[in-house]
Order: sequence, then structure tokens, then C-alpha cells
Amino acid sequence: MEVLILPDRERAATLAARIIARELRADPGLVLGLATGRTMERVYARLADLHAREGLDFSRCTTFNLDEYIGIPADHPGSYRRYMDERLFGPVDIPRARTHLPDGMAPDLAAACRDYEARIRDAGGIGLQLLGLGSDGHIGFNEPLSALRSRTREKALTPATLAQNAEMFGGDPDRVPRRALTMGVGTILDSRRCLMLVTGETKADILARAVEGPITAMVTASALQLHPCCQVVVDEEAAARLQGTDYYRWILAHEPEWASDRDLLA
Ligand SMILES: N[C@@H]1[C@@H](O)[C@H](O)[C@@H](COP(=O)(O)O)O[C@@H]1O
Repeated sequence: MEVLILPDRERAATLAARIIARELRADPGLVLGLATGRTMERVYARLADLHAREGLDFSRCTTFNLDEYIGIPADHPGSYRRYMDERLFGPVDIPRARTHLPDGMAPDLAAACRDYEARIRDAGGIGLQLLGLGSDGHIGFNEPLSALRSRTREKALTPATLAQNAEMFGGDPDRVPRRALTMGVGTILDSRRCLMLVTGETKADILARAVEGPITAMVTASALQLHPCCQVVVDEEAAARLQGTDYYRWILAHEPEWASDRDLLA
């Protein structure tokens, strides 16, 4: 795991977008795993900008989102399909047929989950998986006690997650769907590369537990410590409770791989 600390959330999102853009330029047929949430809005705005200004090509990539609520239609303002359509898929040139989210309206949800896993396999597996961090330590909607080898399936959401995501449902946690379909922790760990973006002081404690704490199903993001190629991009506020910051800063300042990104440092 590699932790990259940037001065603020704007620059952290810019670095995440640059990492994705580099992968996409190197492999235009990239299979990209995508995440939702407020943290990602800045990343998608930058990718849309790179498409508009520099012609970043999404036409041959394939995407799989981590999760979707159960029981709300695609055009519902809180659905992740709508979130993605508005923030990324609409603004760039990706054919809709190449964009995938779990089908939370399927009559047979278990079959829809098996089908989602099969589609990821048929596409050749996920090359780069973008991840956010839930306030309860989840990745995707893998709530505490999710099996660390789990595959795409239905999960009940915690009260913390309902509160965190209430904004898209008129600010009322009672209007947030109680259940969702999500890639499993095992599905995520099968990605060839993982990129988690975490910003803001409210995430500082849970980020420290995820990155430096023990691997535990109580904080499913901690399973990323098992991944052979995982980068965690954070801002100073989110990094506030980390123990190893001197070393993490040294990497970004001295490793040749990050030379072209040093303009993002303070
Ligand atoms: N299911 C998503 C997660 O995949 C995401 O990581 C999280 C972070 O949200 P935010 O960026 O708004 O803090 O939001 C939701 O719960």
C-alpha cells in the first residue's frame, strides 16, 4: 500500500484523476471500476475536463460501478446510475452499453449479482478500481462484518451509512433505501490496481484504522492492506491521525514515479 498526502481535497482529486487518465492513455480498453459519493464528484469533474480540453478518450473503456441501491429506478435522483450519468458518463464519450452498475431493480437480485460477477470476468477483470471510504470503514457498501472474501451480493446498510448518504434523499436518512447491491471485498481485491481517495477531517479516524490498523471485517477498507498494488490518495485533513506521515510524504517528494505530479505538493 502507498499513501500519498496532498495539501487539500482539490489537489487530492486532481492526482486521482491524473492516475486514472494515465492508465486510460496507456490502455484505452481499460476496465475501470468506479465509485460514487461526494468525494468522487471532483474526480469526475476533472476527468470530464480532461476529455473536453485534451480529448481524453473513454470510447473504448468499460466501467463497472461498485454498488447500487435496491428498489429505486435508474432515473431516481438518489440512484448511482443517475449520479454516474450526470457526472461522468454524460460528459465523456463512453458508450452507455459499456457502463455497468448492479441492477437493484432486478426481480431476482441474487441472479443479478451472479450476472454482474460474470460480466466483470468476461470483460477480463477490473484493471483499476477507484474507491471511496465510508464513515464506518466500508468500501463499496461492504458494511462492518462483511466477509473479506465476499462477492457481489445484497447488503443491509448501517445507520451511519444511511446518515452519510441522506443528502441525495432530501437530507432524510429514513428515505435512503435500507439495502443495496455491492461488489464484495473479494471482488474488489481481484482488481489489478486499487486507488482509494479519502478527504476531509471527518474521515481521519477511520482512515487511520483502515490503513494502519489491523485487518478486520469491522473496517472492510482494511482488507486493502492485502492488495499488492493499492494507492491511497488523501488530503492533509484526512491524514491527521496517521502515524507514518513522514515516510508517506517522503515517497511523494522523492520517488521518480511521482516527479510529474510534484506541482500538486504545497
Ligand atoms: N457506497 C458509497 C461508497 O462507495 C463511498 O465510498 C462512500 C463515500 O461517500 P462520500 O465520498 O460522500 O464520503 O459513499 C457511499 O457509501
